[in-house]
Amino acid sequence: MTAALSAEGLHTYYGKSHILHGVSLSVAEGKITALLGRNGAGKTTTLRSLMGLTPAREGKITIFGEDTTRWPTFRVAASGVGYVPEGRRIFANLSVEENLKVPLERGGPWTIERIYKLFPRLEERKLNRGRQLSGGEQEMLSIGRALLLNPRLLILDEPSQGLAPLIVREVFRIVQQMKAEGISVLLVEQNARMSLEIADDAYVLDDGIVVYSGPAHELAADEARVRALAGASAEEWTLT
Ligand SMILES: Nc1ncnc2c1ncn2[C@@H]1O[C@H](COP(=O)(O)OP(=O)(O)OP(=O)(O)O)[C@@H](O)[C@H]1O
Repeated sequence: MTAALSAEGLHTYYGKSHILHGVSLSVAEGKITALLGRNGAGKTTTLRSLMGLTPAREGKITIFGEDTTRWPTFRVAASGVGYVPEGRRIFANLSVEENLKVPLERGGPWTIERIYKLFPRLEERKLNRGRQLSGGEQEMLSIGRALLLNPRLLILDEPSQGLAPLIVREVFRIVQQMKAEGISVLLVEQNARMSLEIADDAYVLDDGIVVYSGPAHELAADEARVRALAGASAEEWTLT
C-alpha cells in the first residue's frame, strides 16, 4: 500500500534535550493513523518535526513520495498537508470568516461555502471574533481552515482536548468524514478509546520511542495493554 507519509529514524532535540530517539512511522493513504502516548511522550514534537517546525537532526521524511526532510514548513503545507496544532491557534481578533480567508487556496473541492455546510455552527457565527467562540467552535474553525488548503493529508494534534463529550463525538465524526473524502489522517490523541475506534493503524510513543505499531483494532481489544503502554486511565482510557 502507498504511504501518504513515512518517517524513518527521527531524532529531534530542543537545544540539548534529546526528545525523539529514532521515531519511525507511516500513514497509509486514505487511512486514519492514531499516534498515542502519555503526556510528554513526544507526540507534538513528532508532528512538529514532520511539519518542519522543529526539524529532526537525523532521519528521513517522505510525504506523497517526495523527500521533505529539509523542507521549510510553508513548503510542506503547500504540498497538501493540513496541520491543526494543539490549542487551535486561531486569530482571536479576526472574525470566523476572516479566519477562513487566511489560508492560501490551493484549489480543489474545499471552499468556504463547503466548510459552512460541514459546520453550520460556523456560518451562524461567521461575524463573531475568534475569541468569542467556544472550544468546540474553535476546533471546527481550526479544522475548517486546514481543509481550505485542500489537503491530501490532515495532521491533527489533540482535537478533543478540553471539549465536552458530545462535541468530542462530533469532532471524531468529522475526522471519519475526512477519511471518507479520501484524505489521509494522522491523529494525535489523549482519548485512546475513541481514536482507536476510528483509526486503522496505531502507534504508541513513550519517551520518544515507538513502543507499539500495528492495527488499531488489535490495540483496542487489549485495554490493559493500552494502559501499560500509554498510561491510559481505566475510566475513559484517557492518557495521563
Ligand atoms: N519548546 C520546548 N523546549 C524544551 N523542551 C520541550 C519543548 N517542548 C516540549 N518539550 C519537552 O519535550 C518532551 C516531549 O513533549 P511533547 O510536547 O512532544 O509531548 P506530547 O507527547 O505531545 O505531550 P502532551 O500531551 O503534553 O502535548 C517533554 O518532555 C517536554 O517537556
